[in-house]
Amino acid sequence: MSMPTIKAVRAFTVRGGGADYHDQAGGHWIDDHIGTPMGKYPEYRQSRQSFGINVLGTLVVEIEASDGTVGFAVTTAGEIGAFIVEKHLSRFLIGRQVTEIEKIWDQMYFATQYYGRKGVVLNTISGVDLALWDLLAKVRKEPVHALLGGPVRDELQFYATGARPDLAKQMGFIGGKLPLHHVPAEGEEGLKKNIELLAEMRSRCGDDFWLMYDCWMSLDLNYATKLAHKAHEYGLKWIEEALSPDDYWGYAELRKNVPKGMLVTTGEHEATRWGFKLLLEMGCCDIIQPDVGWCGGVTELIKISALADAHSALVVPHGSSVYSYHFVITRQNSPFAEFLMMHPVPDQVVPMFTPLLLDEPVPVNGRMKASALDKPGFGVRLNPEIKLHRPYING
Ligand SMILES: C[C@H](O)[C@H](O)[C@@H](O)[C@@H](O)C(=O)O
Ligand SMILES: [Mg+2]
Repeated sequence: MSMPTIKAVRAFTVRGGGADYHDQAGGHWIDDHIGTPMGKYPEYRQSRQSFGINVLGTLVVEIEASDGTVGFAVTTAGEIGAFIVEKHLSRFLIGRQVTEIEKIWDQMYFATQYYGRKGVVLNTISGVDLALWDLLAKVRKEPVHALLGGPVRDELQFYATGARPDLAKQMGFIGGKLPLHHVPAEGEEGLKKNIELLAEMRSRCGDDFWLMYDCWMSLDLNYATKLAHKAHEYGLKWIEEALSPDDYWGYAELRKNVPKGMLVTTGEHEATRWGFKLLLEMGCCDIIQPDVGWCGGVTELIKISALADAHSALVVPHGSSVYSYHFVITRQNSPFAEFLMMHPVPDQVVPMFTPLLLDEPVPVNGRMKASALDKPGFGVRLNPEIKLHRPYING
């Protein structure tokens, strides 16, 4: 069967939610005094948007094949990503067969290695890679998970990330991950408030519900160690992304410091097999959390996941909607998934990349049947109501 070739590549940007889910209107729980590395500056504590967490915006990558099939994907990369796609990466796509995913990935990565390797360049490569998997699966009229070996279980189970784990428990999720609100610069008073919040949520959720803290790179080793030991009393299941992603040495120490039974997790701001090789071989964490829209896409996540499996580490991708669901359902070492509560008050389930995608599946009672992922490709469509902006044209 001769496969179609790639006829066109288009990159668009969108503001307001979507893949850049931090890009929300005011009053959203996800921008309410959450601890970050910028928290050492009081003026940047109340809102992460104040220091620019949402400056990039969403990148939409569309790839059209010679038979008219269009694959697309969305990620966090905005205009920078659109420039890289149109002015650099498109040359590795136009005219290629839709099956040449591995070779295209290799050329995109090594052609940008001199200015990329991580961050927005890898987000952009991930977006192109996800669009290629969407396109190939649509040409083959299969869901992406079928191209990855197929489901290993009948349904996904989710923990929820948001400000109200008590509501997440009522909605059937298996656990609740809280954002940490106070950083070392807020002293003992801040540490006390961090523990008080955990204690309050433990009393509301009871003893059997998973509670985790997401520290979003905001702590130092000593503070993270103290937080872990105080939080142990309230059954904290894991401490997430406590340190800078570059501090592999600190994570290796933290993993030795935390109380027995508490897990150390990280990885959402790490990229490529080489970055995760460092995390795994230096014993930095028990669970790696790559974001498939940021780590290099499905093509790279396959390699990262196999490496983790060889280290007996779990891979629980950072929430990235259908892009992680299609992967997690096919891997034994990915026993559950993350769902980010994107409603401003986390008291109801809405699609994670709302309002950008149509047909985006959501957990029901904290679970999602594999059959909810059976449409061709990643099974989602762009919302025609959302205006796309194309800042650059390739060729
Ligand atoms: C809730 C966290 O502060 C981040 O906003 C979230 O994107 C990420 O760290 C996560 O693990 O979901
Ligand atoms: Mg996180």
